[in-house]
Formats: sequence, structure tokens, C-alpha cells
Amino acid sequence: MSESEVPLNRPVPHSTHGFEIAEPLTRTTPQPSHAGRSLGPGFDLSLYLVTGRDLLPHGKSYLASLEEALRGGVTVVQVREKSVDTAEFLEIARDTVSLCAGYDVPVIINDRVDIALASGAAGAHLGQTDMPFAIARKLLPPSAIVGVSCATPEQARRAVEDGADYVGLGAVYATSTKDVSAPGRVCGIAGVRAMLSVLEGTGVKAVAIGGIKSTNLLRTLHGCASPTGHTLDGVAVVSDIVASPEPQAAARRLVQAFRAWAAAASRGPTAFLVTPEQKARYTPEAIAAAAAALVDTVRRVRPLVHQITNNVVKTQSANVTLALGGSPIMAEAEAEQADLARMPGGLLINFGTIDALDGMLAAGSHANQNGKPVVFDPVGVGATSFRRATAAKLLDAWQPTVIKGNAAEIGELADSNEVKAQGVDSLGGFANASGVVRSLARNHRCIVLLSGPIDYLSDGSTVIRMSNGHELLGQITGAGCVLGTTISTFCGAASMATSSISEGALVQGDMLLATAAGTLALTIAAQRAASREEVRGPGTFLPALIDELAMLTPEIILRMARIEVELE
Ligand SMILES: Nc1ncnc2c1ncn2[C@@H]1O[C@H](COP(=O)(O)OP(=O)(O)OP(=O)(O)O)[C@@H](O)[C@H]1O
Ligand SMILES: Cc1ncsc1CCO
Repeated sequence: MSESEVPLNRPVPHSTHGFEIAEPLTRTTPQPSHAGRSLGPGFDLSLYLVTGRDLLPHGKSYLASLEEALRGGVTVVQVREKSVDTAEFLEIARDTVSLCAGYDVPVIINDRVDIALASGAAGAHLGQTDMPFAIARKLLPPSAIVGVSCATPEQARRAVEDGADYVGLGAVYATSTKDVSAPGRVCGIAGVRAMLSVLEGTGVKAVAIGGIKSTNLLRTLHGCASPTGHTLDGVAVVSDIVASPEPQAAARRLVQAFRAWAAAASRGPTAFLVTPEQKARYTPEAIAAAAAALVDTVRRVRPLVHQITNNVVKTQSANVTLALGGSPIMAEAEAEQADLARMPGGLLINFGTIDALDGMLAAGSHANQNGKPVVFDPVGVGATSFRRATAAKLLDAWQPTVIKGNAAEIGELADSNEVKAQGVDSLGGFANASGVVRSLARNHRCIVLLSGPIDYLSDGSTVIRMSNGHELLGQITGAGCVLGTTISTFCGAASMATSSISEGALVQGDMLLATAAGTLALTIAAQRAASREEVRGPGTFLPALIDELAMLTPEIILRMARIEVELE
């Protein structure tokens, strides 16, 4: 069976979850006996539907919507009712159990252990302020599934100690289906990632919850994985299914995307799922050859390079894009981001001067939705607390494909104070630069480039060291910023030109090679510009650099590239 052929739920004659039901959909027949339940550790959390009757579209009944969702491939149903009396809750729970039994899908009851018992559901889900776990466990039969909502690593640790079968981690995003306005209720992608690290090796399963939709699913799954590649077992969804006039199609979209991603994620611990064949291509010669070929690819596919960048470098960044053969557009308004993201190419978000934060937030999210590579340049991130907070906010809103920065910027994101900063400039370097880029790449599930006299590049496994460049690059403003431009130009072109589609990946194409190519293009052009007779200092260097970028050929890259590779 191919990855895209997902077996969808079909009604089954007998349930293995909860009790057996003679006649599905009758609410008088259930016998609340828990004997014979065979849930064990094998229950499938892939698509965990949380009900919300208030969200149903006009004219759609609860059970009709639920049955469509089950046909679409929902694997667990949680009945959540916040404002009904006990009799009505029990009736809804029983109806749900009856219907789901016909699809062999377990039902979990939110908060109410008594309703779980009385309805013959498979288990109960507890919030942090609901009945204490130990009491619920004692009241429920031993085979019952008991899940717990967690928003902090401490809560996740306690759920493991208590013996939870699974945890619901979130809220990932602010959502209208639950009041998460209290401080700490939205834990974000980084919060889920920290909790998944706690669960590693415990056998406790996890779903993420809170604002997850088909549009942010891949980005959520990709970003939540722990640095060692421990991933979510599923996602909990409310409105994307319940509020849909077509819940079957909505559920199918979600479960297919989840399974494609899970299949890809199971292949390796790093974000870019590098196959052994691909890794074999990471020799200095092969990297130079790939970079050389991409010089022509950029000119052939002419990627649109959408840049939200700082006021200091806008014109030189647009000129650098043109010189390489790309097509620049500097567009910052939030309202235009959805349209721009639909056009193939690359996106650069450089926050050297932060005056378009809403545009930056929207641009990256839309790029993620459309499979466009996103290059993030956190200029001067350690300089102010506003920049630090903004970087965290952006990295929670979208998944970068590449993070690039100088030693001070990379050090700040890596929580290291080994390198000092002065505004946007870096003073010094790391003793173990390879270790820093490798670990930051694993933490953020992206490519990381550390720029400087030697550029270090990693996907979390391989480290590529490139020692082209010229000291004049350190004497003009925005050399690092235009490096972001060349990288987004090459990443955009590589994603447009790739022929092999890797299912479940957020971006198509080899972004490690594309980032190496963007770096080599700038640094090799800089060496050639610096050696020109008319270049006498930084003032004459910048126009010569733009000329050399325009004159770059694959042969020049092949001849001049200085690359070393450290395979892990
Ligand atoms: N002394 C040097 N020798 C060779 N190359 C250099 C040197 N200094 C910088 N570079 C190159 O310049 C490019 C920009 O890197 P750098 O670390 O200077 O960026 P930055 O500090 O972010 O710059 P800015 O803040 O001005 O944008 C990199 O590709 C790097 O290889
Ligand atoms: C000087 C400067 N200040 C904010 S952005 C920028 C460009 C180089 O990073």
C-alpha cells in the first residue's frame, strides 16, 4: 500500500473498544460492562476528535457529523460537554459510544468519570483541575484509558508518574473553542517540544491540542518533535472537523497528512530525514557540484524571492537577488502575505529593524502552508529583550527552513553566552562551532548556518564547513543580511526545481545543499570582487560584489569552493 492510500474507517460488526453493542445507534442497549476490552498500549491516537456541539454547522446533527468524521478516519473520540446536565451528557455519551463501537473507535469522556462508567466508554480524560488522577484510576476499570491535559514539562512529568496512558499537550495555539486566555495556557510549539522531551522513553503517548487545523498540521508536527526526534502520536482536533460542512473530507485530509508525516518522521531523527543515499552525496566534491548546478537553476527558474528585511539593506538585497537571476519583491503588509505565499520561490524574514511584525508572523505561516522555504535571519537578537521575545514569537508562529546568523545571534538562540555581541555585530567565535550548529539545528528542526570567516552549516547531523569569503565582507553593512538573500534565492530555486517529492515534508528539495550553494555564491563572488583592481575598500567593494554575483558561473564555483564535511 502506498503512503497516500490511507485505510479509512468502515463500520465493523464488533467493537474491541468498550463493550460489545448488539445494535449500534440504539441508546437503550449498552450494558456498561468493561470486560473483554483489549485496548492496551496499541490504541491509535493519530486523529483524536474532540466533540463540540456548539460548533456544528447549521442543519448538521451531532451524530450525522460524527459518523461522517468516523468514515473520514478519526481514530479516537473524546466527548466534551461543558454546559449540559448529567442526564443529557449521559445520553450524548451513550449515543457516541454506540456509534463509535460500529467503527471500532474508542470513546473517551472529558472530565466525568461517572459518565465514562455509565456509558461504557473506553476511558476518561482529566484536566489539571478535574478529579485527581489516582482517584479516577481507582474508580475506572483497570483496562480503561486515562488521559491528562498538560501545559508544562512539570505537569507532563507528573502525568507519567501517575501512570497516564496518554497526555494531551497544549494549547499549542490560541483557540476559540476553549478559553485559554489565562497566562500559561498557550504553551506554543516550543512548550510542546519541551513536554515531548520529558515523555521520551516513558511509553506515554501524546497528542497536541489547541488550534490545530489542516493548514498548520505539518508545521505543528514538524516543529513539536523533540531534539532527538521523539514525535507526537497524534493530533487532537475540534473545529476543523466539527465546524466543517464536510467532516468526512476534513478528517480524511488530516489523517492522511498525519500518516504521511509519521511515515517520513520514522525514517530518522533529524528534521530533514536524510536518506543514506542523500548523505552519501554530502562529500565536498558533490556539494560543490550541486552548488554549481544550482547557479544555473536559479537563472532558469527565476524564483520569486519575497523579502521582509531591514531598512538598512533593502536596495542592496533586491540588487543581489537580481544579480543572481532571481526576482525580488519586498512586501511587508499582513494583508498581502497569503497571496504572495501562493507564488513559488523563497521567503526571507530578517528582523534587523522590526517594523512589520504582523507581516512577518503572517508571511511565515502562509509560506509553511504552501511548502515554501523560509529563511530566518534574527539580526541582533541578543541586543534587546524585545528582539529576544520577538524571535521566540516568530519561531512559535512558523517553522523556519533555515536559521542563519553570526556567532552572537546563533549563540543567543542556543542559550550560550560564549560569544559577546555589540548591537548587530558579533565579537568572537565558538570553541566548538560544529557542536553549536548541530545542536541548534536539532532543537529547531531546521538547517542552521553560522556565518563568519568560516561558515558552519548543519542539518542536525552533517556539518559542512566553508572557508570562502573575504574580510571586506566584514567591513560593509548587511553582508550577513545579503547572505540571507542569496540563501533564500537558492532555497526557493531548489524547492521549485526538485523532481522527487518527499511525502510529509514541509519543504521539498535538499535545503542543506541549497543553503551551501547560497553561501558559496556570496563568498566566492566576494573573493573575486576583492581581487579586482578598482576595488580599494568597502565603498568600491559592494558594487563589485554585485557585478561578480551577476557574472558567477558553475565553473567558478567548482574551481573555488573550499568545503570540508563532518559526517556524524
Ligand atoms: N573575515 C572574513 N573572512 C571571510 N569571510 C568573511 C569574513 N567575515 C565575514 N565573512 C563572510 O561574510 C558573510 C556575512 O557574515 P557575517 O558573519 O559577517 O555576517 P553578519 O555579522 O550577520 O553581518 P551584518 O550584520 O553586517 O549583516 C558570510 O558569508 C561570511 O563568510
Ligand atoms: C546596522 C543594522 N542595524 C539594524 S539592521 C542593520 C544591518 C546589518 O545587520
